[in-house]
Amino acid sequence: MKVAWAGSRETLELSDRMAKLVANDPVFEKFTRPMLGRKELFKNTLRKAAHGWKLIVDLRLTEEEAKWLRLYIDEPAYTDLHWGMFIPAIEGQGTEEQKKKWLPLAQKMKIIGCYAQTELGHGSNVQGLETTATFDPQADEFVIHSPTLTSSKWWPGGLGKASTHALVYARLIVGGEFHGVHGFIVQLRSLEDHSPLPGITVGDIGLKFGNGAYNTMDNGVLRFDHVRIPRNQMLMRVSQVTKEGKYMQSDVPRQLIYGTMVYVRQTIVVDASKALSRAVCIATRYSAVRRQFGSRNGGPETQVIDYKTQQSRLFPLLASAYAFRFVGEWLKWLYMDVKQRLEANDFSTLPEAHACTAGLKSLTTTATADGIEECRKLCGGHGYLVSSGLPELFAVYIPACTYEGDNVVLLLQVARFIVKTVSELGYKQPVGTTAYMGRVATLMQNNCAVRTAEDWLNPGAIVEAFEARAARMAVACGRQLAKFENPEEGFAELASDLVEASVAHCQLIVVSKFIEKLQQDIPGKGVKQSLEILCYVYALFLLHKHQGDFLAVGYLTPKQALLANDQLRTLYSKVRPNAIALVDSFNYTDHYLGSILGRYDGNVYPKLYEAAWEDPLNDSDVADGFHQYVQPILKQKLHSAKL
Ligand SMILES: CCCCCCC/C=C/C(=O)SCCNC(=O)CCNC(=O)[C@H](O)C(C)(C)COP(=O)(O)OP(=O)(O)OC[C@H]1O[C@@H](n2cnc3c(N)ncnc32)[C@H](O)[C@@H]1OP(=O)(O)O
Ligand SMILES: Cc1cc2nc3c(=O)[nH]c(=O)nc-3n(C[C@H](O)[C@H](O)[C@H](O)COP(=O)(O)OP(=O)(O)OC[C@H]3O[C@@H](n4cnc5c(N)ncnc54)[C@H](O)[C@@H]3O)c2cc1C
Repeated sequence: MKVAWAGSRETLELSDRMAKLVANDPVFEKFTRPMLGRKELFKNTLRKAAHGWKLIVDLRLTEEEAKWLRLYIDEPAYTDLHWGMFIPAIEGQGTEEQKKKWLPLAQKMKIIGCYAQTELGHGSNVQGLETTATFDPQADEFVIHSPTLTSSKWWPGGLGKASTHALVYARLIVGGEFHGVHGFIVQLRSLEDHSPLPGITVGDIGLKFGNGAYNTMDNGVLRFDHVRIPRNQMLMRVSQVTKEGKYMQSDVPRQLIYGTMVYVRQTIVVDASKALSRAVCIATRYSAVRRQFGSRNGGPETQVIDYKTQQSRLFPLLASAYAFRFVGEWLKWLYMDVKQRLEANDFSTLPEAHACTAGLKSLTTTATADGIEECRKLCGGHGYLVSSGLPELFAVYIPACTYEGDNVVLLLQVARFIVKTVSELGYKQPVGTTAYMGRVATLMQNNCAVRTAEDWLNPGAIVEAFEARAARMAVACGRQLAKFENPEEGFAELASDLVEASVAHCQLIVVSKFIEKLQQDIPGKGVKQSLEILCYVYALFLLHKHQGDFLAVGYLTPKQALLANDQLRTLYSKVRPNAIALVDSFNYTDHYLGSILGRYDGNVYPKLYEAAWEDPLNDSDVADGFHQYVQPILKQKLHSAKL
């Protein structure tokens, strides 16, 4: 199962080597992180990033090894944005000449870059950005300017203190005409002493949610006062500005300016499975350690993992971690395919890639954020201790529901794609993830054939149920929209229903990709069977949770919904014997997991007890401040008898 989770034996071995390298290096200690003040915390992050880079250089790590190393260091840092957004943006939107100039500098870390798109006044609405880039043909330069307070760049990670350069998104103005938002490479700080260059005001935006957590990142604010950059620092793969001041659009679609977001959203789906699996690993191991009630004749109490309520909350999350792992793998393939096509000027699959990355980013991050919090509750009181690892994991993870596109805004993008597909059904055969809509007549007509709980153990029955629900919800939205004279008004009015239809479509993708994974050759005794059980758990859990949808569209009867739930209970009993092995398969070191409750050896209570005494409050028996603030109250002589 470790191989199935990692994707291949090579990846397992490589990631294992990197995990151990980090775990055994004292520089990467992270348990004191939530206790540190901001300055100390940030300095410590800089130290870790520098040490990580030294290892990459000294050990001549490959790009793949370096990625795993950064993952296991497990601390948000400016390097995430440098490697994860700045470099990919130049790769995707730069011309060959620009790539040749900037990529070696960035890859050798001679410059440090961030991705400065969002502003104080606008994040979701990229077309609403206010920063301007005005072409000055006399000087052959762009003038980058922040005309209003709300045009201040606000949020970019790595901007606050670390970056020397930024990829700035600004409205292009050529000859007095606006040409929409484009990307510009702007140097922010001196390469000599790191001080801000003339015309640049830059700093950190302040503390964020949680202790430690995302506060290791210097999310920044940036203002420009007529800052000049050479013309060739506008990324010009999509459109160009000539020396003479002529704006030219190549045959590459404009949407490619948003390409970096498509790339990052895809990586976020893969990361969702990592974050959820960490939380699930902690909650599952601890649920096997923890005992409450049920002692018979003085014997041990019941392990809480044996309670059906615990199983019905925990096992769907375990199954979701696997489901997200496999849909992430598929999405990576889809992205690579689109990338190759784009390089060959084939843009036909870009809309589907956008819809899939946007929708799956939204679906998986929402489920993961909720899932981490559920895991905290599954660990009872001890889950609330920082030493459980869950509070910091939650605090670091939840902004994933917002960054790279607010999750609702992204589902509305999926809705646009679905509505368009439905409206074109008469004359255009849908392909890819919407191919099922080509069978809409059958899906509207056929009803579920399940008669017994056993009948639900059938991939065909499950896929058809999810297809019918998604198709019927999409068609219902299409019919409602048709009643509006103005389509945009209709879209705004029906937005909540459209978002629900998008969720149904995205859940169908995840379920289908899990089923497709099981059609592949999966070596290892019992591995495929265990994955089949998890796949059914994932699908039937969703069916149970959203049974309102399945019933409302008239595909299921209440009896069939009850049979699905009966089957789910049976499946939980099948997961139980392998639950610990299924989380051990994630192959996480205790360092990466960062949790006393999730320790591999299960030695929870002694270690919790030990850790309590390491808290600075326990440095002395009498706390600092006691004599000043508490003792006077204890000693005071009160005059009123009532008090
Ligand atoms: C490894 C890194 C670690 C992660 C750390 C996280 C760091 C975080 C970084 C960030 O957050 S960076 C900032 C991210 N910002 C966003 O995600 C903003 C979200 N907003 C948007 O993406 C867009 O503005 C919008 C919501 C898609 C709307 O854009 P716009 O108003 O211009 O478009 P529409 O009119 O709705 O659509 C026009 C047309 O374009 C298609 N489209 C939109 N986006 C894309 C895309 N990315 N790729 C391809 N196509 C796209 C859209 O579907 C429409 O198509 P048609 O319907 O006209 O066919
Ligand atoms: C930790 C973190 C790191 C970040 N890193 C970066 C970075 O490196 N670079 C960068 O450029 N940006 C970064 N961002 C910014 C991020 O991309 C934006 O915050 C995000 O895109 C959401 O935009 P917003 O803040 O404008 O939200 P808003 O759009 O203001 O959202 C507020 C509310 O309005 C709703 N809403 C908005 N529009 C609509 C609509 N059309 N229909 C219905 N509801 C709507 C949303 O659903 C939400 O509930 C980061 C943000 C965070 C939190």
